[in-house]
Amino acid sequence: MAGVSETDVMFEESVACFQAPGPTVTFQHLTYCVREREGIFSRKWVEKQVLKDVSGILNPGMNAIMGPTGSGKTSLLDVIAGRKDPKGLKSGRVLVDNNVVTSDLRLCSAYVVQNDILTGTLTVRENLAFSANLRLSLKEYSSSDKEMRVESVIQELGLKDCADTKIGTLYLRGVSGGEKKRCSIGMELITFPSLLFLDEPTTGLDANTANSIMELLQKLSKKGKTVIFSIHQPRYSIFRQFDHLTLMNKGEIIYAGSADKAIGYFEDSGYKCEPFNNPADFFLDVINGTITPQNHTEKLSSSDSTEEHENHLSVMYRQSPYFIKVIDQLTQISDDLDPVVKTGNRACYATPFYYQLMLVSGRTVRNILRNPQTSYAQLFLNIFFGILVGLIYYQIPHTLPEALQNRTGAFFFLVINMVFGNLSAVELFISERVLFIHENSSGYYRTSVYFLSKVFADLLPNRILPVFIFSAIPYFMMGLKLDVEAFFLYCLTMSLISLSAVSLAFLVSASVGSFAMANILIAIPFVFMMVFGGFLVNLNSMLSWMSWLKWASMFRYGYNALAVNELKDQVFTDNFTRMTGEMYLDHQEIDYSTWGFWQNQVALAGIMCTCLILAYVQLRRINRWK
Ligand SMILES: Nc1ncnc2c1ncn2[C@@H]1O[C@H](COP(=O)(O)OP(=O)(O)OP(=O)(O)O)[C@@H](O)[C@H]1O
Repeated sequence: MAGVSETDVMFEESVACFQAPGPTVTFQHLTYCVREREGIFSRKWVEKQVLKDVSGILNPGMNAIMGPTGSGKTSLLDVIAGRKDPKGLKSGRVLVDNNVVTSDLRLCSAYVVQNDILTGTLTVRENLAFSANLRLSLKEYSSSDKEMRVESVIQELGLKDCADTKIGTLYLRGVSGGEKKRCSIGMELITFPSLLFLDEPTTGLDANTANSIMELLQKLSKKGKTVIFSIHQPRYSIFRQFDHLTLMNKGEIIYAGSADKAIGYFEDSGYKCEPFNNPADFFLDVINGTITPQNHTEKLSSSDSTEEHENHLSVMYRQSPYFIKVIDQLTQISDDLDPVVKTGNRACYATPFYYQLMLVSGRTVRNILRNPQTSYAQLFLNIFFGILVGLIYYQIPHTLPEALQNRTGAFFFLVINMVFGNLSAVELFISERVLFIHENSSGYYRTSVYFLSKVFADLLPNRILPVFIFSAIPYFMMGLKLDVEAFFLYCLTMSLISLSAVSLAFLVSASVGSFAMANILIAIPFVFMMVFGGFLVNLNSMLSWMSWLKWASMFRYGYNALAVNELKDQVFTDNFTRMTGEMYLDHQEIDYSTWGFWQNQVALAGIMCTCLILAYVQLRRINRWK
């Protein structure tokens, strides 16, 4: 082809993929319940029906689910998209092209959430590339194919001008709300899905931006996609783009059919839509009871309550030819279904473990480099405390009593700094919780990949490197043992204290969803461990039923290891007495044999491993259902 470059051909091919026809989604007799506690302190649970025996057929095109707040729009969308907890589904099933789908659909379907969930420190192009690299199979797509896909999505969504602008964070101004929404849609379109779910795609956008987003969706639907979305109260220019409308009220469908026939349906039943009234406003007025039926045999008497009126709307729909047609078609589909339930292919990840780990770790590192305040603060804190401890205990003499008092005091101070200096680690999984849940539920990567990427990208640069700086400064300022092996063992002990403290913080971070809870939960074990650390109270004189807590204290292991490492083989004197380090350790009942020293390191490593394993288990247990 003269004048047509290879890039143009690939772009055309990519765009052509948008044209894969969308499936027909059917749902039959869906009843969905959520459990709620009866009262704040009550142990009784009550079930609330959020969807009440709803059925429908959604074909390729623009399928809107509309209704007032709390009517069940999002719940219906989520149940169809497999995003709601399957335990709540009391009856009914969802079929995609006559295949029974399970909640696995969430791993392979495209779902654009209401609040855009993107990585703020990355640009639009980088976010799209992240989605492409993880969600397009390595076997089927080369790197250049993926780049082409990203470029084609950027063009298709009109994101060219802001492609290299960062999305933005709380502290960094980025792209506009409309561009963010486009990027969120692009993150899903990158896999060229034929079925696209969107939860209130226009919420929070101004009228023009909302319109342009809906035009974009309409463009996709015209290419054969099945676009299903919930929407609250669209203006007319948006409403007229709908092909199919499902109107919901209190968990029931009150109209499902062609969008342009909806007004006629209500007018036939006596509800009058004023000229120039926005249809979306009209429907909500009908539901609210603001507009009542006129000159009609079924007109409700003025004494009818709002509840009866709402019930009347759902009964009216169930008696209408629209509903009867839907039920007939669904019965036909059920009759044609293979009695052996053929579920869709079990969803699996598009890319292998190592590849996901490389990409997710890369993003974490990039995130840290572009948002380095926490790392700088951690480093500064370590240097500051290193110098402070060094100055307080500057050149500790070998004369008693200062020799022992200052050394043991310094060790306890060092351990406290190591443990409490890592409190910032509790934010790790909390700040990204929503992003992780969204990406993990959408099949970007495995939980283990996310966990390991955090371990590699946070533990090594933020927790181990600063520890070495922190450790070296006070060691030489305090004039501790001038011996390479002793210095190395001191650094190792400090690192293990830091790592076990961070691991406990990770565990708390993975277990709760709020900073306030995390701060409380981390403070309690740290304070307990400090009390049972062996410095503030003599552990042998404690009540026996409490003293077992010393075995769980990372302060005790750290303090003991530092004391043995420094005091063993040293002699301290005053004018009349001579005391060896071993005598002091004996007196404190600290085991200074070789195993006695190493058992502390093993215990610290054990605390670290246990906390990390439990943190991973907690991450897996995070509720992903909406
Ligand atoms: N997981 C849940 N736990 C408790 N209640 C729920 C849950 N999911 C839905 N509900 C309840 O079900 C009803 C319908 O909720 P849903 O979010 O589907 O409504 P909506 O029409 O999308 O509302 P909005 O327009 O305000 O988003 C509401 O009363 C809501 O409180």
